[in-house]
Amino acid sequence: MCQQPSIPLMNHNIVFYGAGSMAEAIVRGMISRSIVKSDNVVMLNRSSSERLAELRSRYGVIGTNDPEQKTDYLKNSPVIVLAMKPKDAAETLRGLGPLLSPDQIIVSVIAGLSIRTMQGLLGKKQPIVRTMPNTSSSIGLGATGIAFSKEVDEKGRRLALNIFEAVGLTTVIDEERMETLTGISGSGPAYIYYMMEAMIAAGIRGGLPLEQSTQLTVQTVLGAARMVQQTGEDPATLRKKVTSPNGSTQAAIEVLEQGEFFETVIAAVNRCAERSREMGAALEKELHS
Ligand SMILES: NC(=O)C1=CN([C@@H]2O[C@H](COP(=O)(O)OP(=O)(O)OC[C@H]3O[C@@H](n4cnc5c(N)ncnc54)[C@H](O)[C@@H]3O)[C@@H](O)[C@H]2O)C=CC1
Ligand SMILES: O=C(O)[C@@H]1CCC=N1
Repeated sequence: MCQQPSIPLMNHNIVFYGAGSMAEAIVRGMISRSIVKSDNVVMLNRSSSERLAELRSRYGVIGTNDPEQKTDYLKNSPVIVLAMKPKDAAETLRGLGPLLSPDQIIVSVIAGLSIRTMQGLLGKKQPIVRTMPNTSSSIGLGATGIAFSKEVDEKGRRLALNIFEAVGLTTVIDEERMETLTGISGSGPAYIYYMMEAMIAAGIRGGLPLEQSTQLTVQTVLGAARMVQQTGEDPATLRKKVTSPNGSTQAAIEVLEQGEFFETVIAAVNRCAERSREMGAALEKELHS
């Protein structure tokens, strides 16, 4: 695992192909840490001019859906980040392949889509960096798993690592583990938000105002994560320190155990990984259609 101080990264364009929430999270993180100049960031979207105008005014980036400009940026940018939904990936990669020269690096954040399928759809052995970030990248607290195709040289690896180190923690993994990682850190923020929704609702049902219940929940989650990080103690040890014998926490944990909380979370992570594999398999099928 690696988290490094931000360094100025690039004096050339980085293209985000697909300008949705994940692209915005990375762009916001990169720009706020000054690792790229905003006028070196190009965001391409299929249709929504409104969305591009919003991104231009928010971050000062270049945003376009003009077909000619788009082709020009795609042909000439050393790094292209694929950030569209999986369902749009096959058509996009087929169109992108003929535009690329061998040294352009493709960075994908698309869940499930394997390096092999990407190279197949592009029709060439492009250097590919397959990643799985999460939306906390927008505040520099992302967690990103990274796998490289063998065509990515040392310079390319460093470049990709710099992008994601600037927006949080990175870890290089075997591509086969990417779906499990998606189940933990790619989708993980949603599970924590869901838990927070439930805690806030419980506070309200118990008579706390929304604002108080929200503040208490946020600080509790933040404090618990920091405790694990800063004390070096594992979550089970820290949990035991909160849980007095026969006390209120024990009573609460017993209710979670009755609901098979631990195994339910594991089942959710596994289902997430399985769904990522299903999405990957659907995209692999496109290779033969
Ligand atoms: N949202 C998340 O927490 C995470 C998302 N991802 C991955 O990021 C990718 C994007 O997800 P979101 O940002 O959540 O989706 P989103 O729906 O917010 O954004 C996707 C964008 O791509 C654009 N697009 C689609 N096809 C295009 C094309 N041919 N040319 C140009 N633009 C095109 C769409 O108009 C849309 O603005 C997905 O593949 C997802 O698996 C990965 C990690 C976390
Ligand atoms: O839900 C999804 O498919 C994406 C991948 C990880 C987070 N969001």
